[in-house]
Amino acid sequence: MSSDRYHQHFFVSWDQLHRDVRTLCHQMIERDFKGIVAITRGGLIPAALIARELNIRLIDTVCIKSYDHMDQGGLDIMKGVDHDGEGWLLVDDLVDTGKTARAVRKMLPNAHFVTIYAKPDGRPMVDQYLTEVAQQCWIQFPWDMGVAYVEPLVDQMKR
Ligand SMILES: O=P(O)(O)OC[C@H]1O[C@H](OP(=O)(O)OP(=O)(O)O)[C@H](O)[C@@H]1O
Ligand code: HPA
Ligand SMILES: [Mg+2]
Repeated sequence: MSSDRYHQHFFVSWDQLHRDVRTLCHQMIERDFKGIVAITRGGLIPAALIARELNIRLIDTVCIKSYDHMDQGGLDIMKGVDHDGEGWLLVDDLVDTGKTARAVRKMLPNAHFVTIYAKPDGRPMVDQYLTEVAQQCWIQFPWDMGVAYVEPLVDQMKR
């Protein structure tokens, strides 16, 4: 599927991401997990932050690729785990169409599945998320961006 379906961008700074992850952790503070399964690569960063907040030391991965930048392709599952997820926290950065989440749910049906951001089509696939983002928005994560010079408005107007 091509990137034509994304008409807007939703920019997430490192600071915003960190605050969002901490807010999600507040909602899970009473829970006791055996460990975290992070869905690579996007789930790795929230997983590390969650692990710090909830003092979880055991972290495993499901390695899976679906997108080439903004273009969705077939699912390439490179690594799974050898349990059904019972007692584990399953973490991804976001759920969009829900295709990735559906495949991982099949592998780990009993895990508690969280994402930081969720779009409407994929939202039913996760147990918990923090922020809903419109389906037509591409979420720009801080690890995909850099700091760049911006020309003053008056100079931009001259051109
Ligand atoms: O709900 P979906 O439409 O399946 O999209 C969501 C998935 O897409 C992205 O991963 P991607 O395949 O781009 O790999 P990455 O995590 O390595 O960036 C994102 O991190 C989710 O895992
Ligand atoms: O909106 C998105 N942002 C970043 N990666 C993604 N992978 C699927 N959807 C998205
Ligand atoms: Mg991913």
